[in-house]
Amino acid sequence: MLDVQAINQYYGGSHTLRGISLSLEKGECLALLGRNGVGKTTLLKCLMGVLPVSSGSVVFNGEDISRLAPHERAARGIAYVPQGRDIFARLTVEENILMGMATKPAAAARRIKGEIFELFPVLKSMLARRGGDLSGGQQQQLAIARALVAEPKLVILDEPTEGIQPSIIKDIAKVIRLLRERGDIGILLCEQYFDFARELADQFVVLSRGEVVAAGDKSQIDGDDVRSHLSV
Ligand SMILES: Nc1ncnc2c1ncn2[C@@H]1O[C@H](COP(=O)(O)OP(=O)(O)OP(=O)(O)O)[C@@H](O)[C@H]1O
Repeated sequence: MLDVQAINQYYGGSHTLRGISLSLEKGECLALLGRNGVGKTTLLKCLMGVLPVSSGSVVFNGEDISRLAPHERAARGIAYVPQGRDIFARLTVEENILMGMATKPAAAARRIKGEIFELFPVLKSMLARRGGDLSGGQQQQLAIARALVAEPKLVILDEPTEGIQPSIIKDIAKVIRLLRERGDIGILLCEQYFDFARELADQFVVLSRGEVVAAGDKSQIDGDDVRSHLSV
């Protein structure tokens, strides 16, 4: 469903992404791993169209989307949960979730389906709370819920465990596992922690200094090798 070929990107004179390729099938979870600053977020922004690429292509479900604007990519079924979550602090939880449906055509369609609260029971009791009053973990769950109500075909999660307490990390892992088991959605999970990703992903791509330094599926990937690229 997602085929990324030889992406290069520069911030001014700094060559940040160096010929990155990866592909992801429907129903799969791909973990994009790497330390701080290796270019993970930059790559995700290039996939979403928030940043332009200098060369290379992004093909989604057979269509070259490399030159499309972010909203056009979203309309094709790509949802992005940014690092830091970007919750609307002054809007309620319910309003934040409804924002995820902004591209849905009829106002009548803008009802939050019950399955969202099955995935995130904590949000149901907090619908009237302001997003900014939630804990970091609750905000992370809200950001994922907001992405899912758009009914995406591909969901991109940028470091969903960053700064989150362990009990909520487990809840987030459960949600990712459930989404994966559905089989109709692709998941691109960006992480610094191999142990979290290892439980969830089918495929692994490891970045270092803007380059792919290891890649493979669950059976091929060498945990020690991956960890050596992640430890400081
Ligand atoms: N807007 C920008 N202008 C110039 N350089 C940038 C910009 N954003 C990021 N960089 C640099 O590009 C490199 C890759 O950053 P990026 O945020 O993609 O890394 P990352 O792997 O996602 O790390 P993190 O986990 O900290 O987000 C870093 O060296 C960073 O300092």
